[in-house]
Amino acid sequence: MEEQEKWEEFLRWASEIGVSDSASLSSSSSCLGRTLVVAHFPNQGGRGLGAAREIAKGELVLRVPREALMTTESLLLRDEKLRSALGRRPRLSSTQVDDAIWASEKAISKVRADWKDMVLIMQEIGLKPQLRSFKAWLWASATISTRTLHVPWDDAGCLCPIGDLFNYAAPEESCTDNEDLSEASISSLGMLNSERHEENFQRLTDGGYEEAVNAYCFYARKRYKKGEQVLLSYGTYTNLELLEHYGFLLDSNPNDKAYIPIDSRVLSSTSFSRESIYIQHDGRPSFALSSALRLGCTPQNSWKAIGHLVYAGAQLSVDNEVSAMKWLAKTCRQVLRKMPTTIENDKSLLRFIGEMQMFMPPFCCFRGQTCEREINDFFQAYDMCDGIRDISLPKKAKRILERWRLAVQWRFMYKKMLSDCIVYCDELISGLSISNVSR
Ligand SMILES: C[S@@+](CC[C@H](N)C(=O)[O-])C[C@H]1O[C@@H](n2cnc3c(N)ncnc32)[C@H](O)[C@@H]1O
Repeated sequence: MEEQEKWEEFLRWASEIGVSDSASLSSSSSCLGRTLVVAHFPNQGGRGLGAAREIAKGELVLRVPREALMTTESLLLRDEKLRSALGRRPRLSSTQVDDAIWASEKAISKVRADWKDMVLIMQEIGLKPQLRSFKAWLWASATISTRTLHVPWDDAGCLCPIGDLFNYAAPEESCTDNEDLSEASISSLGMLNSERHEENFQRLTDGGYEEAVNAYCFYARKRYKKGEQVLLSYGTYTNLELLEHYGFLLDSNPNDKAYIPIDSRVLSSTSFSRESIYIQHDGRPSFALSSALRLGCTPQNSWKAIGHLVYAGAQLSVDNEVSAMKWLAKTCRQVLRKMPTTIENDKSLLRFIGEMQMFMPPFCCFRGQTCEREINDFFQAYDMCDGIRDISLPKKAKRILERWRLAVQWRFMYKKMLSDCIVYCDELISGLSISNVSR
């Protein structure tokens, strides 16, 4: 069957099962078209859902009934073989990232371990050998993990047809703009109830399962113009987490974090968790990092007496603030110095990879580039020493280059946060020094 036919059949099936982008139940052959349309957004996730008309903030844009969701429960109900094979082996764990190398190594070993755990089960349920391979497992597990939505009755979440076509936007820091729901939009969707609408803005995702209507409901977080992409927040993620779980990162991510080495004395000065001690996306230290540094820059015997001030976010003294900021800037400089490439190197490498993605020149053109060694290592690792010309699968080459671009972009953005932090600390130190002199 042709791609287009398959797609139309899928939309028909979704419509029949009750998936709808409109409050009025219709016998249409597609579940979309009244509020949302499938469209291509090259710079924001590729295939996604666009606004078919102007959409008001808070409007219900898609409803997917429970019967359409694919969960462990619904699968096991349908598949007796899978039920009995899984019944004997309950488990499969979740992950927590710490730093990029550790996170990627852990992700690789976890997916291998999961696959090994499942090989026997896959045999038992009679999957064909090609579907039991590690490659097939990688595809299946990535497809599931990039599309799973939370449901209250199953820790493993669910697959939500049509709902999984929304691309991601980070949750806004505050939703205080006053784009109100127009009366027209309220009456057009009928189902919207202001309580549910309010509830929805309290959480960090724009969709959720609603018991009252037995369906997964998605709401517009902001007003959309016709043709604009309707984006969904899957939750609060750093760029490293987005990369690990979804395979992309955002150029500007308000939830990004940079962790730097902190000595154990500073760490032990407060009861903040290690996860809360980081540099924010804009280069400012997190509340916990500032507090730990303020306390860490005082003698240990004073910690008890001044702890309450620090926990309240107060500055202790100009000298203390300057010491804390100097320590922070020094640490960021040390981390940056130890890295094999600079921000400038990464920037030019990114430009270069971008050019290669558009136009693939022969290998000799890479001579003399700032990151020639890295380029060379990359080409050797992927057996491309004679140039990309020799790769028989251009798709494979594109995929590899895209992964490389993402890795370089991630490390560039990490370094940028540290470098912005140095600027922030230096400005604060000079501001404090001036005010100290003029006093
Ligand atoms: C739930 S799917 C979204 C729909 C998907 N684009 C499709 O064609 O089916 C999640 C995947 O979409 C892509 N994606 C989502 N949001 C993105 C964004 N803002 N930028 C780049 N890629 C994005 C990533 O590949 C991610 O793993």
